[in-house]
Amino acid sequence: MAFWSSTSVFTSKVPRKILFMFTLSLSVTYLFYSLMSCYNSLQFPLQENYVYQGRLVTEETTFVTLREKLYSASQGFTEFTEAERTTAVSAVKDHAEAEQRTVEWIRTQASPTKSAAAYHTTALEREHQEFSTTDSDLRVNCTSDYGEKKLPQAIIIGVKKGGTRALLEALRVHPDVRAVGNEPHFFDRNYEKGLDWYRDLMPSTLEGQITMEKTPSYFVTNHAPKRIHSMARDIKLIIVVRNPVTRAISDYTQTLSKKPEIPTFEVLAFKNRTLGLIDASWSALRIGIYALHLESWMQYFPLSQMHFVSGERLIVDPAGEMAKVQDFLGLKRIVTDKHFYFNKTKGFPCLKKPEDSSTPRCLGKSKGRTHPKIDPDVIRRLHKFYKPFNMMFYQMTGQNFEWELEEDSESRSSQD
Ligand SMILES: Nc1ncnc2c1ncn2[C@@H]1O[C@H](COP(=O)(O)OS(=O)(=O)O)[C@@H](OP(=O)(O)O)[C@H]1O
Repeated sequence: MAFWSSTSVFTSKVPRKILFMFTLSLSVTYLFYSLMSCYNSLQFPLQENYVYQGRLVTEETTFVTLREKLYSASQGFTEFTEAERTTAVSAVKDHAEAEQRTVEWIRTQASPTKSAAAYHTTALEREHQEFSTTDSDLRVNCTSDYGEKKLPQAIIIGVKKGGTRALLEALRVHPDVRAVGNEPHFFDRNYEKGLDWYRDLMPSTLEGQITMEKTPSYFVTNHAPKRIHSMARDIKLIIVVRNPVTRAISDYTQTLSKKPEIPTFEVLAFKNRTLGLIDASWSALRIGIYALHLESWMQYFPLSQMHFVSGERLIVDPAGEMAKVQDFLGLKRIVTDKHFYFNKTKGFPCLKKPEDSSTPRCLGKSKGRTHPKIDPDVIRRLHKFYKPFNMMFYQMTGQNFEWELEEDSESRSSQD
């Protein structure tokens, strides 16, 4: 009996010990794998993207600056009057100063005054706010819990009012694209928050999916090329460009919708209208000098890493532009004409099935606004002002966006 009772004590103790050891080893194994997977998800993207600390491509190369090319190119345009040539040349010089002023102003938060001249400064503040203006219904960030958050492999860097929202929403239909809905403004306003903050904004992605974001102000931000390059030198950059005259009017229309008391477009566009001196330091006009901004990007990235989308074609042939974008991103051509329909009321193509919904949807009312009528003479002058910059831009990108052909039709429609 004693034997049996001691045996039963023995048998009941052994399984408990085994059970304890087994549970302990399971816990240790679990802990070990958790730590390993955590380490991988934190470290690998950083190693992939951050390890490169290379020198600027241009430090050793003799770069024929755009400025020089522009000076000589502008001589070739007979319709480019002396006053306009002076404006164009001073625009080039003003550019760096204007960018600096933007940074300075944002830093000091100067108090706005009411004069038209002061408007140029206060406009920077509004511009600063407007870049975040996206349709609230499109802000849904459909993050799935599966996969891991990664730094973007492709960014839509510009241009403001080019059609960047339409492009991003169409791209988000693609199953291999995951994009943040908001504009993160990391490389212009939030850089000090660090890459972990930036990565955390991104939706989780599965193997083979591309992480994307769009912030149109990057294209005109001085530090953005260098900063993006130091994050990922192999990143793909997408720039949606639009006739700079229409883009400026669209930009102005957006500002006007929030501040109806601002001076007219015609007033803001000139330093001296009688002399025909265009105010290229006005941000609505400065953003459209694409060749100058592109020059900064070309110092860090080869053209093969950039793709230019025509904002005009994105409206008349969204599927055609999407095919080229998908090719550039190395994606299967999944977003096709089947995904779009033309909404007559909206006057724009809309998506049959957006990423986060199964019902058709157009962009909100802040996209596709009616523009105010602008004096056709001002439009003509602006076209002349932009012409040499556009020519240079076509030369740099190897693409002719044919904005000069639009001049007549625009002038005619403004007269209607
Ligand atoms: N499908 C579709 N629906 C609506 N709007 C479209 C579309 N495709 C391109 N566009 C043009 O996009 C212009 C707004 O450009 P962005 O989205 O880049 O603006 S923003 O910088 O993000 O504020 C917007 O400019 P405005 O027409 O001046 O409002 C549109 O012309």
